[in-house]
Amino acid sequence: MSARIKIQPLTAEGFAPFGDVLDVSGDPDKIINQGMCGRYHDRAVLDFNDGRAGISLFNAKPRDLPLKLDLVERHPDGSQAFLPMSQEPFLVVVAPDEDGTPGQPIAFRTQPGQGINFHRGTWHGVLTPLAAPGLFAVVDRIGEGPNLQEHWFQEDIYIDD
Ligand SMILES: NC(=O)N[C@@H](O)C(=O)O
Ligand code: NI
Repeated sequence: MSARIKIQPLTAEGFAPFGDVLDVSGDPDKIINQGMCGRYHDRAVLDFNDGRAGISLFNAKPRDLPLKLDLVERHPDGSQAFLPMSQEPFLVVVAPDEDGTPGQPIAFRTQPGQGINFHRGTWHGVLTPLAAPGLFAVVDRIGEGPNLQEHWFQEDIYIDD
């Protein structure tokens, strides 16, 4: 059996069950720096359990569509944020949890400049740029233990426009 998942535009509402969308849509929460900067304050739910927050840089190879989705993963002990360091949209795949395994995956494409934060324990596809540079800052848990659960799909699942 194979399935095809159509990519949809990322929206805060659509992503809300899975995490936070980080962008500068709407008015800033405060104007700072002598009026030269809008601060969009405290826009993500970060959780690192017994670990600490870390910032890592990911230099990832862009992927072509259709993309075969081999696995999703989750981090039981921490949230994970993907913050692009370019204006290139990227692919975000999530899935609801169904008694410890992922349900039907959902695929989103970000708008230029948007980042995302997966809430702790959210099933997701790994970082997936769609164009170079695949350069991202990733904020996630640094701590003991693997903080990783993978689910490899038996069926063929393809993601496409
Ligand atoms: N493995 C790693 O650091 N990154 C993954 O968790 C990912 O979601 O890309
Ligand atoms: Ni991850």
